[in-house]
This record gives sequence, C-alpha cells and structure tokens, in this order.
Amino acid sequence: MKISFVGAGSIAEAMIAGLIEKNIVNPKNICITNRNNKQKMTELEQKYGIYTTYDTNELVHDADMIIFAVKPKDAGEALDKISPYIRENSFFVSVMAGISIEFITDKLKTNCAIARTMPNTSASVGKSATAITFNPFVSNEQKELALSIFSSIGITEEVAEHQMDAITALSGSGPAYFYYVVEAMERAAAQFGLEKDTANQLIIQTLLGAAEMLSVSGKKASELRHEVTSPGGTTEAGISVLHQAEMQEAFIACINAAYEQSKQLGIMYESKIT
Ligand SMILES: NC(=O)C1=CN([C@@H]2O[C@H](COP(=O)(O)OP(=O)(O)OC[C@H]3O[C@@H](n4cnc5c(N)ncnc54)[C@H](OP(=O)(O)O)[C@@H]3O)[C@@H](O)[C@H]2O)C=CC1
Ligand SMILES: O=C(O)[C@@H]1CCC=N1
Repeated sequence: MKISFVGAGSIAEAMIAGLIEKNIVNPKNICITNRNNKQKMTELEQKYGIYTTYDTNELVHDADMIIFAVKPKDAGEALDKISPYIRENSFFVSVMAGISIEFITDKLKTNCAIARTMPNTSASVGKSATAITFNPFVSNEQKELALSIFSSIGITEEVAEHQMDAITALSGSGPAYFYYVVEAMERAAAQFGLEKDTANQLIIQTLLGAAEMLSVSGKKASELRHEVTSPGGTTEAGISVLHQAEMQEAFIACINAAYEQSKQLGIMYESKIT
C-alpha cells in the first residue's frame, strides 16, 4: 500500500506518526511533498524514514490514497498541480477545513473518488476523533481502506458533508480548547509555587482520568461533575467563579466562532481561486 501526502505540516505529521507507530504502512511507502520547505522534507525523512518528492508524477503514481493536507488558502493551487496527473483509480482524501467535495471535484476536473475528512492532531498517538464522508465515486474497497486507515489512528464516524463545519469546530479544533484550559491550570499551579513537573503530571492525569470516566462510566458529564462537587466544598467554590464568568456560554461562543470560520474559509477560498 502507498499513501501520498500533499502538505507536510502539523496534521500530516500527526497522521504519519500514528500510522507508523501502529505499523499500518511501511514508512518507505509513505510519500510526501510540500510547497518548498526542503528542510522540513529532510527532517521528515530522517525522523520517520518516509520518502519525499517534488515530482508530482512520482507522488501520484501507484498511490492508493492521496491525502490533501494543505491550508484552505492553498487548496486551489495544490489541486491544480495534481489535476493533470490523475489516474483512473486515483483516490483523494481531504483533511482541509471548509473545502467542499464539489470544489475539489471542480479543481481536479474529473469525477474521481473523494473522501472529505476531519481528523485531529491526536492522530499522532492513535487518538484522533475523525469524521469522514465519501462521494459516490468511492468504491467499497476504497471506503474500507479509508476507514481502516483513520480507525488505526483513532475513532472514525461517517457523517453527512453538511455536518463537517460543525465537526471541524467541535473535534477538529477541539484538542486546542483543552490545551487552553491546561495552560490556565499550569499558570495557577505556578502562582501557588508548585513544582512544574509535579503539577504537570497531576494536571495531565486529571485530564486523562476525566476523559476515561466520561468514556467508561456511562454517566453524563453533568452527573460526574456533581459527584466531584461536595456542597459547601472546594469544587463548588471554584465552579461558581466559572459560572459567574459564564464560561459555558464562552465555550459555546468559541465553538460557534470556529464553525463560522470553517464556513467562511470555504466561501473565501473556493470563490477566490475558482
Ligand atoms: N492542524 C490541525 O490540527 C488540523 C488541520 N486540519 C487541516 O489540515 C490542513 C493543513 O493544516 P496544518 O497541517 O495545520 O497546516 P501547516 O501550515 O502546518 O502545513 C501546511 C503544509 O502545506 C504545504 N503546502 C502549502 N501549499 C502547498 C502546495 N501548493 N503544494 C504542496 N504543499 C503545499 C506547506 O508547505 P511549505 O511548508 O513548504 O509551505 C505545509 O507543509 C488545513 O486545511 C487544516 O484545515 C485538519 C484537522 C486538524
Ligand atoms: O485551525 C484550523 O483551521 C484547523 C482545522 C481544525 C484544526 N485546525
């Protein structure tokens, strides 16, 4: 099996790290290109043993899957470059926020097999939450391949394409929201003068434990929160500050803003480049 990546940034590297860690693809069969950052290419060759190329024909030739992982603003240019090299059985997988299957089809100038996905960077540790949708030209074999690739680096949910902007805001950007909360906890720990490594270990384990509880306890988040919150206790004192600051409303506004931006990226870059 050969997998090619167009774009060698954060999400491409997270997926590659996950795929290699799980022995899903031989690193020699992972091919990658970027726009012009040769230093990054060398770095990826050395770190993962994958191969890099600026020869589009070589990138596309024999690839079972070509993954587009460039920023939405570069989508048109990258798709234009690949278009002349498409083969009959080429299978394109986009991880790009906001960019529609219709736009990709127009740019590639042919009705080829396309999957639109939204993974997240936790792919690098096998914990991505990936949403995926297929166009009608994807064969059953290609579907199975895509599902097995993404399921090897986390969980995969098949969704309708119109849900992608919301999912991008929720789970594509999602890891960053939790990192943001952890940053605040780290700052609080520092203010107390707690030793940094100790505090970090305690914060990380708290996050892991809460995630595991949500996953296996069968209880709702609100129920689990109430179990921690003793009347008149410390948690109640803490949460009341979050409540006064309307933190839940702020998080909802945050996810709404990410959703609007995902839609906007499509509007901006699809109309600009066509
Ligand atoms: N980061 C994340 O958490 C997630 C990102 N995504 C999506 O993945 C895509 C990539 O994001 P991310 O990895 O963060 O971006 P990065 O900026 O980290 O990487 C973008 C990559 O695209 C390359 N590139 C740009 N133009 C071209 C081109 N014309 N041909 C070939 N390669 C090109 C860049 O090369 P060079 O360095 O040479 O310019 C770079 O390697 C985006 O569309 C984003 O919406 C989806 C899920 C999660
Ligand atoms: O911030 C972004 O636009 C990308 C899409 C999802 C996560 N990162």
